[in-house]
Amino acid sequence: MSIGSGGEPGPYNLGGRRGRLLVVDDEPIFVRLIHQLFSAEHEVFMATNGEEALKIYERSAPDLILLDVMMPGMDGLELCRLLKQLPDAREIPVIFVTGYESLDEETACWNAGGVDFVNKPFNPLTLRNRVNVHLALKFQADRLREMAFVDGLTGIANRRQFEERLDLEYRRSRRNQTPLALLMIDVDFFKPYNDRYGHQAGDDCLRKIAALLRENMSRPGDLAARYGGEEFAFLLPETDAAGARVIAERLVETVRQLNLEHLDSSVAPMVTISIGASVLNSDSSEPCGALITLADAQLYRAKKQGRGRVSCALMSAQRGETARS
Ligand SMILES: Nc1nc2c(ncn2[C@@H]2O[C@H](COP(=O)(O)OP(=O)(O)OP(=O)(O)O)[C@@H](O)[C@H]2O)c(=O)[nH]1
Repeated sequence: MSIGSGGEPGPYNLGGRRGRLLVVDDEPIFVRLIHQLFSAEHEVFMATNGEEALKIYERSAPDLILLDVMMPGMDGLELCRLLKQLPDAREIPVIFVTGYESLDEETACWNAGGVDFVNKPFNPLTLRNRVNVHLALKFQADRLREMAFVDGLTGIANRRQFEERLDLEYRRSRRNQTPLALLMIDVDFFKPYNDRYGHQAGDDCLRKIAALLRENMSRPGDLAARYGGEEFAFLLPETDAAGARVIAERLVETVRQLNLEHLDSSVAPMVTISIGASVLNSDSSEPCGALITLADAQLYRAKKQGRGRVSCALMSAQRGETARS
């Protein structure tokens, strides 16, 4: 077979990006063939049955799945249906490789959530082109999603992503009766910083603070986002008031340690931040918006008290704000 060197042009544009392919087939010959066909262009992960595929899926984060329909135990259709229920798997194209050409099987592939199928034996060039066309579409969708949900200046989540996640985490926390904390973070005296050091330096400062927030996202549910201008939000699921305060104090301290000169700040000779924290206790029935309103009020309080500090409030079942610190 001459196809598979990876250099031939095709009816697609991958923009130089390598894909991550998960290939699931119980026939070693087929798996080897696929590896040979794609390994120059893409990263190929292989599984020989459904259970193994589910495990490899978790750690390989594939861009496309090539799935044999006929396998002993869990067949490809069942595996596809299971995969489509996993978080984010809905966006991952599945191409079925089938042994038959019956109309019923074609229909079953579409119904299970496949985007395409090829029949065995297949023309390697056809398979390669089909895989790459679907990868190109997936990459385009990734880029659009990224543009819609990522802040262009800092590369962290934008406000839209933050709002979606806040809504999701709020509902999850009420369902599971767990606390939910929110930090609203504002750079102190940022207008004078821009005025003295210039807008480019201002942008750079925001990027550095965003990077630091990202480094401090220590749990899978944590989310640091640019809320707007020089204001950031940090969402902390399953975090109580004591935990939120510890994290907020640590952020205030680490921003100071960045030691970005700010000679027009009356707080310190370096860039500092103020943080308003709000925590919804597990038993509170306050609406989601109250978390933002309260964090904003606490941010205002931290500013009033001298900036470069944290102010924290907790909401619990007694309704409304019950404790401030
Ligand atoms: N460089 C840069 N500046 C921004 C950006 N977004 C907002 N700003 C600036 O951030 C400044 C915010 O200033 P203010 O809201 O007056 O607050 P402040 O000077 O930080 O004062 P306090 O918040 O009270 O400590 C404004 O000058 C905005 O122009 C951005 O993307 N890049």
